[in-house]
Amino acid sequence: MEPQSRSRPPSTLGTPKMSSRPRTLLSAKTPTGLKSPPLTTSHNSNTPHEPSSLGSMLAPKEGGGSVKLKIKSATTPEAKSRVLVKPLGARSPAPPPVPPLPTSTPGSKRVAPSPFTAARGLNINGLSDEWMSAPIDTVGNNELDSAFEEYDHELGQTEAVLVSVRVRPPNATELRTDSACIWTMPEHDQHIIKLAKGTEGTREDKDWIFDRILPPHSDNGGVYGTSARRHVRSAMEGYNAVIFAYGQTASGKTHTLTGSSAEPGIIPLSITDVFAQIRATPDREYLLRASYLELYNEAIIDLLSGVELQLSETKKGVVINGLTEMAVRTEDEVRRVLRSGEERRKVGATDWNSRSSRSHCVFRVTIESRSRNTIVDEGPVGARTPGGRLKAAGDKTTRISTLSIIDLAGSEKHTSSKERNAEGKHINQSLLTLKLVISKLADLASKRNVTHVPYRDSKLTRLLQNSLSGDALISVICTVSPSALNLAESISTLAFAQGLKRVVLKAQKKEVVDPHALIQQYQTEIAELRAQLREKENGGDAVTSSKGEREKNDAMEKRLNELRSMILTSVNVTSPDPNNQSMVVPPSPAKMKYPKLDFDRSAAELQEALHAEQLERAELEDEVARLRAELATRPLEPDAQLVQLQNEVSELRLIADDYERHLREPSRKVREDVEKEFVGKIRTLENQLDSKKIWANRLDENIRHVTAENKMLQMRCTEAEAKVSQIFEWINAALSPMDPTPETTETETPIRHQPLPTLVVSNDDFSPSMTANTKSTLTLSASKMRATFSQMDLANFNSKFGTLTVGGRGKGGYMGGKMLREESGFDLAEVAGDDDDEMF
Ligand SMILES: Nc1ncnc2c1ncn2[C@@H]1O[C@H](COP(=O)(O)OP(=O)(O)OP(=O)(O)O)[C@@H](O)[C@H]1O
Repeated sequence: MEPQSRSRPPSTLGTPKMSSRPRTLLSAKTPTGLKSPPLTTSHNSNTPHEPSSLGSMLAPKEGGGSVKLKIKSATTPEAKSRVLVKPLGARSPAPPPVPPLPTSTPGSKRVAPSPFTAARGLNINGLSDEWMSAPIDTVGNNELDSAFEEYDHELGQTEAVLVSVRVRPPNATELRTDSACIWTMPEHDQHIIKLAKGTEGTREDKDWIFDRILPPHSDNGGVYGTSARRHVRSAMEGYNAVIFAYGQTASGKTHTLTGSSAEPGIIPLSITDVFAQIRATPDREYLLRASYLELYNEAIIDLLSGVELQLSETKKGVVINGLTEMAVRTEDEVRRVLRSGEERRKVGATDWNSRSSRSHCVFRVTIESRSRNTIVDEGPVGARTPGGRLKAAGDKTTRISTLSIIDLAGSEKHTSSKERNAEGKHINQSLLTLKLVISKLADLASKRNVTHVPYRDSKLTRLLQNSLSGDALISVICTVSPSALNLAESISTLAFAQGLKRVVLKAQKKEVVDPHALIQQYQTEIAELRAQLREKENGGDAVTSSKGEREKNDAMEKRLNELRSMILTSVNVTSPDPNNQSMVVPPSPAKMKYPKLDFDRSAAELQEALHAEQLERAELEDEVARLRAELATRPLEPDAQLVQLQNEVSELRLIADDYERHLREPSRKVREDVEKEFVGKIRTLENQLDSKKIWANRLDENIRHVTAENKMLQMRCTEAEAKVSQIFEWINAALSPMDPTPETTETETPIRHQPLPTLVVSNDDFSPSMTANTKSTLTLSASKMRATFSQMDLANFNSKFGTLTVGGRGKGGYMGGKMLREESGFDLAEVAGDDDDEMF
């Protein structure tokens, strides 16, 4: 599947605009001629409005925050990994109780966690249409809040970075091949994860400890409660918050963040929660803006305009120029922003995930809020109203914060697609830099000497720079696969998660007095429009004016309504109605009741009226909730069930076809590649075998030849040895005494009288290979020898030849001839040297 990249003109998503140049913050003119803030903004570093920068997108720097983090000391490394960090702001009086999410209806059915079946295809990367068009009562649930009270309590003392690990349930293929999950998570301790005993490749029996382990059966509602809710609510209170998912491809990041219509993920749940918070906070008013960007192959693409954006660095941190921000008033509008971005997002099939996120995506909501007691000083125009000058009463500060939810592309191995590999290289590179940055930050937190944190090595780390350097509360959900096949990647994910645990943050509440805050500008403009309209009414203009004047008045009214609808309060924020596609928010019940508001009414009167409306509204909401619950529990008509089943079947067929196509294609390619590689290898090996065989034959021949020669030499040796024995016999005979000495007595042994032998020795006897002309023969006469020896002084002979005794066989005597020659240097030729017998 090719990445989907559709370029469309920026969608306004139904957000009212006043100008054809909506991207300039102060360019749109109101009918009054005053500069008016647009409802869709696009920021750059030059605009005065702080959250325009990416720096502010992930962690705006504005304002001197008053709230710091308190860090409890930890001594052991394990304890350090669980350092608890608590915003001091948490000490302030508790906010009013937050009502449950919109589905909090008595008796409403909790959406069952979806069984993991990839084939159902409900969970796709990016926001599916299903989620975007899902009725709101599937997006939250009653039990979600109550089920996680415990966590809320714990999260009051939160960690520096909240790190959770989620184990994906095994998919159909994994169930078929290696059914067992390699991870174990003790039920009694939801902070520990370890490898199951006997897992191949297990090096150590290590307990990994994190803030929360989310086992395969956990559902997105639970994950939201443990790992996101606190951050979303902190963002509503003025802290920058970042939530991101990290993990290998197909480990469940998108499922966790986006989810499906059956099991909405963190993004939809947090949107619902944001609006629920507004409804639950009557004393504040809010302005929300949404933006959506992706980082694809190191390029930053604004998903709402399709334009590539550049980063720049300012004193306030890293900023992104020209990012589109859409003002949003309802959950439906946020969904539309997301859907519009999703259409441009790069998604492709990999060998492991048929819809893999090929880019890092950042969805951000900028939240501005002010106390509702703040009344804007109307300036020169307001001064002319009958009500006189309105004084600012109470808190004038604006809280500006961002909630960023980031779906990182998954790290992955080499795939069978070239394009996927090119993307994978960028993805892996940026994730590697992220790991390095985290490890440096962890070292910094441990007071190790760190000279440089390589934020600049990838755009991802530059995007995250402001947040990672401590200006945001961060929650990371690390997702791992249950399969043994992904063991190495999962261990690497856990190691990354451990590094995160050591990073220390210094998030501060962003509370500033900022005349450029958009909410402030809107309020100023609202006050001006109201004053102008009132002035006209009082002057009787409405009755007498010309057609042109009336049109001008209508335009002013329209603009006033638009602006007022942008300022969200507990009263005008409604639960989204899927049937209502109208872009214009209908007039509030208060407006219907008081078509012409009397601005001179006291604040107390207004408050009273407001509370009456709120009561009425609460009753109506209860009624709506009751009806919704009734609808949810009403059984489906059989026909409707049939149609639903048929739809599911055809959906499954499509998905199965898609899977088959994607599974078959890579495996065929892989087989061809392997075959090609192995045919070459086999050919080389066969050639090598042939030459080895030739060489072995030659060797055999040589061995035969050498064996024959060896035999012949042995024969020769035997013959030579026989000859040597003869020589020694001859020598013995020559040297044995024969004649009686004159002093011999009768008792002495009689002397032998034997004829002395003559021996013919040829050098051919010892060297058969001699040529004819080098052959010689020596005739040795024993009698001559004896004569020679008899003339010798035997004593001298003995001293010369050591212990040699003539005719003796003792030590130093001849020993088989060989010894005699080697040890004594006795030389046959020397013995025969004086022999003047015949030499031939
Ligand atoms: N907790 C879960 N429960 C049920 N299904 C899940 C769960 N986690 C993941 N899945 C399924 O696994 C498949 C892959 O998940 P997902 O697309 O979320 O992975 P990913 O990490 O975002 O992958 P990539 O990085 O390639 O985008 C999807 O079909 C998804 O529905």
